[in-house]
Amino acid sequence: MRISVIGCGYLGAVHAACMAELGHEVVGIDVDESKIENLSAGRAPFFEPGLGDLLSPDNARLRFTTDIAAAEHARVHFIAVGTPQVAGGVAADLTYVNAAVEALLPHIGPGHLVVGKSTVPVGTAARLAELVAPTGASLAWNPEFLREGFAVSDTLSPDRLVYGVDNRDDRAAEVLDEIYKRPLEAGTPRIVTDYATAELVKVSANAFLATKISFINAMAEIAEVTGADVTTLADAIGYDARIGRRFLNAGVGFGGGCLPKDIRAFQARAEELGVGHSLAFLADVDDVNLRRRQRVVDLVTENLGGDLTGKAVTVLGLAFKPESDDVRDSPALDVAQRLADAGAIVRATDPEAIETARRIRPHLDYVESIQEAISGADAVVVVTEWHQFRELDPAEVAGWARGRVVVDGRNCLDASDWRSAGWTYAGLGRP
Ligand SMILES: NC(=O)C1=CN([C@@H]2O[C@H](COP(=O)(O)OP(=O)(O)OC[C@H]3O[C@@H](n4cnc5c(N)ncnc54)[C@H](O)[C@@H]3O)[C@@H](O)[C@H]2O)C=CC1
Ligand SMILES: O=C(O)[C@H]1O[C@H](OP(=O)(O)OP(=O)(O)OC[C@H]2O[C@@H](n3ccc(=O)[nH]c3=O)[C@H](O)[C@@H]2O)[C@H](O)[C@@H](O)[C@@H]1O
Repeated sequence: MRISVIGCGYLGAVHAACMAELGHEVVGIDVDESKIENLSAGRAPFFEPGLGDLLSPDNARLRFTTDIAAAEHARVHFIAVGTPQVAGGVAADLTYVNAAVEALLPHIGPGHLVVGKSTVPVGTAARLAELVAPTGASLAWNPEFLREGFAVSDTLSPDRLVYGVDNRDDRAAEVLDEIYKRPLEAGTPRIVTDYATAELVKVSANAFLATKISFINAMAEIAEVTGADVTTLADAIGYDARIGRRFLNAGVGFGGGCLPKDIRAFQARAEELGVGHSLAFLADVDDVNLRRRQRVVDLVTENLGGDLTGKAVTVLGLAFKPESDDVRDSPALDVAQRLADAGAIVRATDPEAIETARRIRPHLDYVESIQEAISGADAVVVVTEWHQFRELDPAEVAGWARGRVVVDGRNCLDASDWRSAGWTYAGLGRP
């Protein structure tokens, strides 16, 4: 199948590379010249395990360009551009999706299929289908559920495939089946439904995941005033198959380019539809999440005598999660900034995210080496659970730092090991 992928960011670059890996002839298109230059040279423009292995300038099935006219040679066109929050608001900004589809219109015709992958407010697909219809092409919505850090394997072996199609269009599902032949043959469940359901599956899945995390973080708040241990609580409730242990890791909370903005855009869309009350709880989900960031700062402050002014604090982690260089709405970077705002002398490190962090917070002090970051610190704060931080030897780290305070914002360290090595250990929702 000849495919174009419009938008080559965290989602689109991976999707393009994986579609070529599935045997299709793919052109990735983006307006960002430097991204296209990197991808064309076989270099991943961001850190994503396994992506580099799929990119090669010699791969005849995969090329990248800034020229939207290159889409003419394809028959299926995936829309994978960003849908961030509108400036100064919470709704999804559809400028990029609209611009991508408008730009595509002169290059498509009968027999072409436009496939939306971006996360959009319910109702967007039906509106875009009307825009596409005069060209003779049709439109489907095929939301994406990949996780950063596992994006390649999630794309090649997804948990499920969802196609939102126009019920008068028999062909769209067949075309998508051909594209996803390999995962379908491997047994991936596939749901064919209408546009609205497909759009809602995506945002409700992210809303559910965010709710699960904020639920356990709310339990952490209760644990903090009762002396209970939220990690034990999570293990215990997680054994109930109806609840499940995954996504019950209490800590500094969720961030990234999706969960936070998606729950806000979903609430904004529900308001527009006159059913804002149905999603009112998501405001609490957001609030619990943001409170946990300040809780980390408060724990550092309490353990350093109540005042951060002039205290040297090492922040371990900048990315919103391990195995990613993504710092969009990163709790880790937010904590670093809050500590600096409170007067601490902050030094931060991350195995992959220093460059991306520097772009949005250039004034913070970043160092590459963990030892250098910790050297002379009064307190160490872990806010992204990279294995490099989880595996630190507390006795060795004690030789680098000045103080003996460690705040575990991800509950990822062995508290007893750190305490045995002389540290004052503070986790979230743990005694
Ligand atoms: N990052 C992720 O893990 C996932 C993202 N999504 C959704 O996918 C969409 C894209 O997200 P990301 O890839 O993270 O964003 P991103 O910001 O990394 O990438 C978006 C890309 O679109 C490009 N672009 C913007 N306007 C364009 C146009 N008119 N023509 C061509 N390219 C254009 C930008 O230059 C950028 O490279 C969002 O709706 C997001 O919610 C869905 C599932 C997973
Ligand atoms: O729409 C999207 O873009 C994607 O958003 C999330 O994927 P992602 O943002 O890559 O990362 P997650 O693994 O979901 O983690 C999100 C945040 O929640 C935090 N988290 C996760 C799990 C947990 O138990 N506790 C917790 O605080 C992580 O540290 C991270 O900051 C979803 O998991 C994907 O299915 C979805 O496709």
